[in-house]
Amino acid sequence: MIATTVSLLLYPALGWSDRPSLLLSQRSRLHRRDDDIFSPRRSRRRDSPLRSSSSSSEIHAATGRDDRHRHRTRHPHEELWSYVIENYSPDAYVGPHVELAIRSTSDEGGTGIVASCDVPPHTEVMRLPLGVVGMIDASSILDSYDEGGEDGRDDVLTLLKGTWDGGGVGCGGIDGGKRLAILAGVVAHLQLTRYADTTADASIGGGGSTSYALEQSRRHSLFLDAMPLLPRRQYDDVDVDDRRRHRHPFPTHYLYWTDDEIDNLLRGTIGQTRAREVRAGIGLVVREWSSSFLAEHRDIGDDTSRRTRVLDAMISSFAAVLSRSFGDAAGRDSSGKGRMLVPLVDMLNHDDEEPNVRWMWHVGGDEDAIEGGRRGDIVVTTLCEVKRGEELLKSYGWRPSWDIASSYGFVPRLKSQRWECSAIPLFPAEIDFAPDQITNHRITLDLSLESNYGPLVKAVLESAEAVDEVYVIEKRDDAIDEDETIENVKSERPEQLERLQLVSLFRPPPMSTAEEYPFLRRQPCVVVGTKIQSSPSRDNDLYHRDAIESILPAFRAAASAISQLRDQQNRSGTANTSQIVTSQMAVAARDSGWNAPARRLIMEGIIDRVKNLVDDGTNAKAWLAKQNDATGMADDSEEHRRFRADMARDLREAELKVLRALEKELLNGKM
Ligand SMILES: C[S@@+](CC[C@H](N)C(=O)[O-])C[C@H]1O[C@@H](n2cnc3c(N)ncnc32)[C@H](O)[C@@H]1O
Repeated sequence: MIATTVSLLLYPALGWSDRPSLLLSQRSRLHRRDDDIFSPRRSRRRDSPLRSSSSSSEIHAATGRDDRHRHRTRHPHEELWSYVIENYSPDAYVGPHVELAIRSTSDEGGTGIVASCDVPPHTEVMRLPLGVVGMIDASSILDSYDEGGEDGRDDVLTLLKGTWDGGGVGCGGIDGGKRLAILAGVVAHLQLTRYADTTADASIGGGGSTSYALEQSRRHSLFLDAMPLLPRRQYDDVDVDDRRRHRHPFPTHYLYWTDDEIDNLLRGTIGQTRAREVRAGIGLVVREWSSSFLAEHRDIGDDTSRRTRVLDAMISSFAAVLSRSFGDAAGRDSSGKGRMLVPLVDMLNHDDEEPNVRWMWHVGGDEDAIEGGRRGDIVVTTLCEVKRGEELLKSYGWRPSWDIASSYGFVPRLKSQRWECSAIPLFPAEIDFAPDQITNHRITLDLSLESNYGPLVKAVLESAEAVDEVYVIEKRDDAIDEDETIENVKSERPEQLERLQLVSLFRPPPMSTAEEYPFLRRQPCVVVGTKIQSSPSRDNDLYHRDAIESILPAFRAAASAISQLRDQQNRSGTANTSQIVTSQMAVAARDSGWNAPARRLIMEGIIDRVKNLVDDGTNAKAWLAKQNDATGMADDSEEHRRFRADMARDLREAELKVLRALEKELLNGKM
């Protein structure tokens, strides 16, 4: 996962910056709060959770034409929640134990689901049949689209269907990424169609969409309204000040940060690398698809507003799909890597440390049931007792903070202890071959130049992987002699950390070469993960030791490469990375005799990273203060920028905790 260098200004000069507060505090601090636009009411009567239904086969029929211009007085989440309960019972079940906690986007965590009474462990609190509740997935919508149908050709659906059926899309060529992009494209199209539909009698126009998209957008209207999507009518309806405040329904997502914020607030963190990757990848797709979207939605305003609306729709759909869609592991599309959006269950917030619910996908019957089109149910069950008033929290799956942030736009708060990641440079930015000599000749090698580090990184990865394979075989043969405690630690380690991974951090060039090559460099780093803790009293030494053990082979190989470079320099006066003997690196990677220089490299890397993270954090603060002092910035923008700065600070802190824990372990182990 080497980072891409492309940086993309997604929303040039729009200064989009507002963001909900990020961290869930105590679970008990959950209240319904008045939103600026909607006045939420109770979502349902407690004594009767499932209002009697009309027909479960009508999907959101109540949101047809007559409903389009109705000014909703309830929050869209509440509207959707009540609708599902009232109309899809008894097929859909939402237990009497749970209710919706509506919180505005600026409240902590946004909307969530809370227990309305004490709920025992292993209680099924929700069962949502996918075929009934109005889920959105790309295959259902694209498979039923008939290009040659009476309603005429739909440019966007034709494009997406072609891509779905095997055409290319510039989102990294990864199957999963492609499917995610297509779902985002479908959602953007439905939202634009819905927008044109709801504004059809206003001066803005409307009706530019084919009736298939229109039918689908009406069918899913409540769900679309409940997602953080743009454009939307209610944002247009409120006055200008309010609009500025509300126009970004998901402002903390990296897609809404400005380039300046990415550069200044995130500098030095893996979060910055990830943010650039996400923005660049999505930017390419948006660019590739926008002409079809503009052609299809030609009636939603003049040239300028149409472009803004199309861009808004595409970006907000990506943010929504990244943060709310589920993997369709059992696969209603051919290779089982689809994504789906499922109402209600997507209101569950995340807790990786102590989730109290989980969701499962139940098909019932046998595998053939899926082939035969059975969609199955999503079932949410409590994992432990959930006390009245507590929020139901599921784990979105283990991912380090910088990765969670890139999909979900928040950084989880560290409550007790959890697995977290940082990155340690494989090589120093610059090798000084003769630190004590005074000479006119150049005796440094810039290892942050790709031409220099490229061959080394490849050899390091291969060497470390070969060691991993040997370890697996030895472990199998010698399982009984293994240290039990370390084994437990290993078995707990998230599987993502099982293989060596690299990220490239963006760094300024070393001083000695900055004049010659003044551009930002990518410094290859090994991702390292361990348990971090909120209180200093808890000891996780074993995890830290294991984290160092797991990356040692890579650093032994790197130490061998550096030693070869030094030898070359001593022998011939020049050092060239292309002359490094990779077989020597592979041998070193397995040899504990290389532990001392490898540990030294790790230590140097940690010290370097800690210093940079701290310095960059100080600079970020100063930058923020300067921005806030600048005149002309609206209060809300200032506040939202501060929220983003908080998010960047949390990312930095998570990395620093990992690095400091490992530094301590190295010192305890006397290097
Ligand atoms: C699947 S949605 C959950 C429902 C969401 N809260 C809402 O208001 O619609 C995921 C989003 O909820 C928010 N979220 C979830 N868990 C959170 C947490 N532990 N802290 C802060 N925000 C959280 C993030 O904005 C995330 O992208």
